[in-house]
Amino acid sequence: MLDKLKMGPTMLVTLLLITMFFLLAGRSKRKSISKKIPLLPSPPGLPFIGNLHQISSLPHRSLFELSKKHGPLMLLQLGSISTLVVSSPSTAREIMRTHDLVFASRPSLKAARILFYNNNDLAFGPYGEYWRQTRKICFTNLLSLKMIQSFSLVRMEEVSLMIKRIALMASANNGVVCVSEILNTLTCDVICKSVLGSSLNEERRKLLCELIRMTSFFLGKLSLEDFFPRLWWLDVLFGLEGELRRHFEKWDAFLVEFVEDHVSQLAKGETTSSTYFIDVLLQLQKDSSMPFVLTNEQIKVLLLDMIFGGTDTSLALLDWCMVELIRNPIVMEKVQSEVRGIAHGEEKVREEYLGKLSYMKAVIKEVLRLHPPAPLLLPRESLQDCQIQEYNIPKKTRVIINAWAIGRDEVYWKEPREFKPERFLGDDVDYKGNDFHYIPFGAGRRICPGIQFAIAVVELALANLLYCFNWKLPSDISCDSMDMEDDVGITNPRKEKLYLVPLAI
Ligand code: HEM
Repeated sequence: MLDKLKMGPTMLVTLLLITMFFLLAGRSKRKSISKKIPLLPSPPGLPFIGNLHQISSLPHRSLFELSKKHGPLMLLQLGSISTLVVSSPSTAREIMRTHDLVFASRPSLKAARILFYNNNDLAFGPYGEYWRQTRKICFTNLLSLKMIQSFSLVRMEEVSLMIKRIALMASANNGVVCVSEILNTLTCDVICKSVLGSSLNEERRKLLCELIRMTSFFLGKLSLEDFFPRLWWLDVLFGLEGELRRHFEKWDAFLVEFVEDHVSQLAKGETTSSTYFIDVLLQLQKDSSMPFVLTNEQIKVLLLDMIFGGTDTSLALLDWCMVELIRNPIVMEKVQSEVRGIAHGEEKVREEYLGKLSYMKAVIKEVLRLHPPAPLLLPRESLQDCQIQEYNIPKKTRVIINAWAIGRDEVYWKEPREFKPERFLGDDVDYKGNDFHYIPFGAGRRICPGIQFAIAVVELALANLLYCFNWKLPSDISCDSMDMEDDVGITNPRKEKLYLVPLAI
């Protein structure tokens, strides 16, 4: 994954030495590449490393700057890998609609391969029959509307606990709460209950949060093999491979415990209905009408996809919502009066009210535009040669779609840097992959299957945060001093944690 190209000094020196050694080879390689794709705009690069040095630790930002100079369809040479960077709605449409099938695969990247059981999962797995079958399971059995509705009580319980936690934390900390931490606990607990069927105790939750944070880190970390496949052995030498394997062992131990527990519950007949994802998958394992038998490993990796895909992203979205609202008091006032008007007299905002909260929905959409939780979506790879506009794109070209840049495209968005939820009122633009100037969940065959699940959690949590409390910044923090930089990693939560003072109403 390209998201976080942080090079340590050892790695940098090694790269420079190898640069010298491979200088000629690098040159001839570039020539042959440029023969294959003669016309694509491409920033000039250095021998051997190509354009790698032009990518910062926040790649969506540096790619956006490069695209302003070189256009919305540019070819970067990242080490020995040709990478197509897509930065406009029309080019995104070419990739994810016109040529959706050609670009439906994912490259095999080191961290994903080790952590996701040899890419045996839905998110990082290559396009093919196995991916189609698991995607079908995901849509039909795990993330269907019926399943999402069945978790309504889980969401309500966890949101109520969150409100209690806020009050407790505030009274223990001179009125200040770490909103980021509260939201982390909420997203973790809702996902774990729905996926694994149980809440985690404090210690296990801490372990899971650490596993998720480190997975995002590793997926964004520079692996030499990803850009210089022949230098795979340097990842072993520098210890990255060992770190990844140890991290994988931790995930596996975490998941195996739940799987074994639920297998024995099923054997004893203690689990009668398919309530949680884990039980659904274990029951499918015994279903003779399935086109293939799900192995325990495949069950673990699908659980991992759901847990990892659902937590960090929803957390980033909720956290950015609160950040933007505190910085925009007029919007905060408007959205609070909408929520309070609709749920007036109730103890909490219940799910049946959410449909009426059109301004709050516009706030969430605006946050997804400015701060898409996965700013570069997930990388894709072409399955065959293809022509985009007048350019030939060879088979196995890696593709990065910059959703963060697309949400700032001046042709489609008036005053794109401004936070203006009103732009979505009375506008039927949605995030379901039909509007290519707005793709926070991706589009086409690989679009996120968890949209409904995520939105259900985010809307209920935000509505209740705004209904139950008024919010202000602690006295030592001002709006202007808030750092709006996003964190490095495959997802982009805000770098700094958000601390606020909740005032009960
Ligand atoms: C705000 C929350 C979320 C955001 C912004 C988000 C965003 C994304 C994006 C951008 C992709 C890649 C799409 C592409 O390549 O075109 C993706 C894929 C995926 N997401 Fe989400 N996601 C969210 C929540 C969830 C949830 C709750 C789940 C599951 C419980 C989930 C599971 C997945 C999976 C399994 C994939 C891989 C799909 C595939 O490659 O076929 N996501 N998501």
